[in-house]
Amino acid sequence: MAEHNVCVELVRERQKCTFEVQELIHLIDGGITATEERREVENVVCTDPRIKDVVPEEYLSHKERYENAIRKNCILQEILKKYTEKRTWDNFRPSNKYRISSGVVKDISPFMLHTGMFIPTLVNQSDDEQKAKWVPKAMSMEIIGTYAQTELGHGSFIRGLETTATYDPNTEEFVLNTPNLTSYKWWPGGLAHTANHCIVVAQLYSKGQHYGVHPFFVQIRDIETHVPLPGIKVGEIGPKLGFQTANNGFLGFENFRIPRRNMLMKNAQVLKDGTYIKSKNDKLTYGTMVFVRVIILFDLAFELSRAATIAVRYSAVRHQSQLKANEPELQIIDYVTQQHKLFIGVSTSHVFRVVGLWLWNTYVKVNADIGKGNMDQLPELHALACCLKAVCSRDAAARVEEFRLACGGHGFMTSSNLPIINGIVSASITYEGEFSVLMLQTARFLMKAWNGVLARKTLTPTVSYLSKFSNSDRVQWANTTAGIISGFQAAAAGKTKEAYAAIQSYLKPGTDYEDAWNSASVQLVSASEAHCRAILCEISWSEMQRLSKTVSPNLGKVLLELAELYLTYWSLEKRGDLLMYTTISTADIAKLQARYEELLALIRPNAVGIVDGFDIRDEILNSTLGAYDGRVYERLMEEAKKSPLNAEPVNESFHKYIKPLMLKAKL
Ligand SMILES: CCCCC/C=C\C/C=C\C/C=C\C/C=C\C/C=C\CC/C=C/C(=O)SCCNC(=O)CCNC(=O)[C@H](O)C(C)(C)COP(=O)(O)OP(=O)(O)OC[C@H]1O[C@@H](n2cnc3c(N)ncnc32)[C@H](O)[C@@H]1OP(=O)(O)O
Ligand SMILES: Cc1cc2nc3c(=O)[nH]c(=O)nc-3n(C[C@H](O)[C@H](O)[C@H](O)COP(=O)(O)OP(=O)(O)OC[C@H]3O[C@@H](n4cnc5c(N)ncnc54)[C@H](O)[C@@H]3O)c2cc1C
Repeated sequence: MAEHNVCVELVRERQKCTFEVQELIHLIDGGITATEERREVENVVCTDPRIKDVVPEEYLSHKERYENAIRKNCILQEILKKYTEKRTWDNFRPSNKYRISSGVVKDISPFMLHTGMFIPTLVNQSDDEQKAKWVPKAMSMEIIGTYAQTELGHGSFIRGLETTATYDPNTEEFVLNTPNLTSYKWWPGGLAHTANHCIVVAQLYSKGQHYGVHPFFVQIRDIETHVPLPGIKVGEIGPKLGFQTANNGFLGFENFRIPRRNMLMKNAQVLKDGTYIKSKNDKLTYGTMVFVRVIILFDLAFELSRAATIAVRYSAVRHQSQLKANEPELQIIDYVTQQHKLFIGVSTSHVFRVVGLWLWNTYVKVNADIGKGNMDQLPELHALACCLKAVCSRDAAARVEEFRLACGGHGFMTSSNLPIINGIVSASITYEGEFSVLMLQTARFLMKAWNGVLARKTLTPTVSYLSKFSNSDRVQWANTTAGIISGFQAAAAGKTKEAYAAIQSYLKPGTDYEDAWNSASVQLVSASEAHCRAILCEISWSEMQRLSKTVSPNLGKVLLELAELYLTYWSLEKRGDLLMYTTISTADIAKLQARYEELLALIRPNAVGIVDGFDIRDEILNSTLGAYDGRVYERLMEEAKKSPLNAEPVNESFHKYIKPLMLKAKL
């Protein structure tokens, strides 16, 4: 980026920075080569003239917007394919594929589910023969797919799905049916007009027996004509809060037949005669959801880094109000309340990325063990993925909203891109497992762990801390990072214990456990959240400490400041919990508050440098407020001029409606 075009505020901010931004970029990417690879691909894609919109997406009709998204995403696929042929492309991480798609369309790609769920399901749930047949076609996009699980009537409760797959041994086929309105598939991305195949999750029946939900590989459209196959009813579900270009669809089946071998058979099988072979663990069918819950953390970290870059750069450029009479108006980033809105979001992006990598490594290890037939770690992985996906998506949405508010009126403009990012992140609280539903899954695990505590059993690693805090004494508080982490663990243990006790107290004679569980569920969610916060604090602190030792002292210091800010912010937010479960005093809280304000001041000079460290190109940022050069006002005006309403000085509605109204008023 040519420095001479950059506004004076950002030039000054960059001069103030105390660390090498390039070093931070390499750290985030995972090395110099990874940065180079990512930048090279981003450069090729973002400078392709076919990708640039003449009319901004938001002025297009719903239909045009989808068509434009498809056109541009096909160009992207073409470019990515050429790259894959040219080089092994090892360092272009899969999560970068999500990132690059933001440089192509502002909203979600209609191919997202193809990459994010269709291919992973084929890879993880097909047997070797099926994999060899389908995966190469899906990878090359000879076939395009999605993941069709949710129905009009059921999303959270998968066992309640109503689509049926009934095995017919005479023809060695499954017959798929949508028995009623509520059993229509509803929501899958790309299903409406993009995909010609999908994974359908349906209730399996064979020899008159019901075997629960299983995944099936189903072709829904003709490969040549793209016309829906006979027996398939497919369409789009309409506009939403966000995800406008995701092409979410509905799907119904009428006696639609597929070959027996189209059931994904890595885990469970149906033999030719209809004999059912059980999976080693029926929850393996839910494997793709676990995978996506894990990788969502990276996407959330990325979306937060986009919103942070926009809001921090804008806050450095924007001047408003005088702090002292007769002095120039302050850059809004110098108001401490503004720093309070901004820096926790910046820090949270780093926390999600490092905890995301830790979770990913755990996932890889557990998956490898599952491959060898060892399922022991699956419940713990499931409990971790559930609460981290739930809490991080909710936190990310809160932070993005705060970034939007931090940009005042201009943050409300679509051209700031904050509303679109807001829509994308808000959706993640619901999809791939709704917030409360996932929190209650983790709570199940916590209740079992508490049983283990009472029985003095050795607990699995992520809950082993519960044993340390099993007595009723309040835990000794220390105003250190180790003390804060211990305080969060004490709060999690205390809440787990109380939720457990609440279930017991509701379990009066004649009350079912499930009813007692429901009565105690607000406390159960609270215990899950506390457990998740303890994990986020512990893992992020240890990871950022480790990373800080691998970089220069100047950058290391900044990483530790960001990590400590996260811990301190949440200690203050959760001071009520800490007062209940530790010996923290009001004087300790005052010290925490003072340290928090100190951290804001320490981070302030590096704020622009830190968001520059996310290295997000303007085309991927898509924001009038956040571009590298800080020409905020020029961009806002340039974008406003693109409004089709500005193409003519007088809109015809004046003559048609306003003028007659005015004339009538005169009479
Ligand atoms: C650096 C690497 C990066 C890699 C990146 C790769 C590629 C990236 C490229 C691009 C990125 C693109 C995409 C990815 C990103 C984002 C995705 C974007 C859009 C997503 C679109 C959305 C899709 C969807 O929403 S799909 C539908 C999702 N639906 C759900 O999540 C439904 C939620 N409901 C459930 O999961 C279940 O019904 C339930 C709530 C868990 C209950 O299940 P049920 O069978 O009723 O179980 P219970 O009786 O309650 O419990 C029984 C028992 O089982 C245990 N259990 C439950 N689930 C699991 C599981 N999954 N695994 C293990 N165990 C499980 C449960 O705890 C209980 O155990 P217990 O009895 O011992 O207590
Ligand atoms: C943008 C977007 C994209 C999506 N993409 C896909 C896709 O590609 N493929 C796909 O298959 N699906 C997709 N979905 C569907 C998504 O997975 C479901 O919407 C989600 O799992 C929630 O299910 P639901 O809509 O049935 O909500 P519900 O389960 O009806 O939830 C409604 C309310 O009931 C509460 N509730 C439900 N069950 C319980 C319980 N047991 N205990 C306590 N409270 C409960 C919830 O907490 C919530 O407050 C998508 C959804 C969205 C929004």
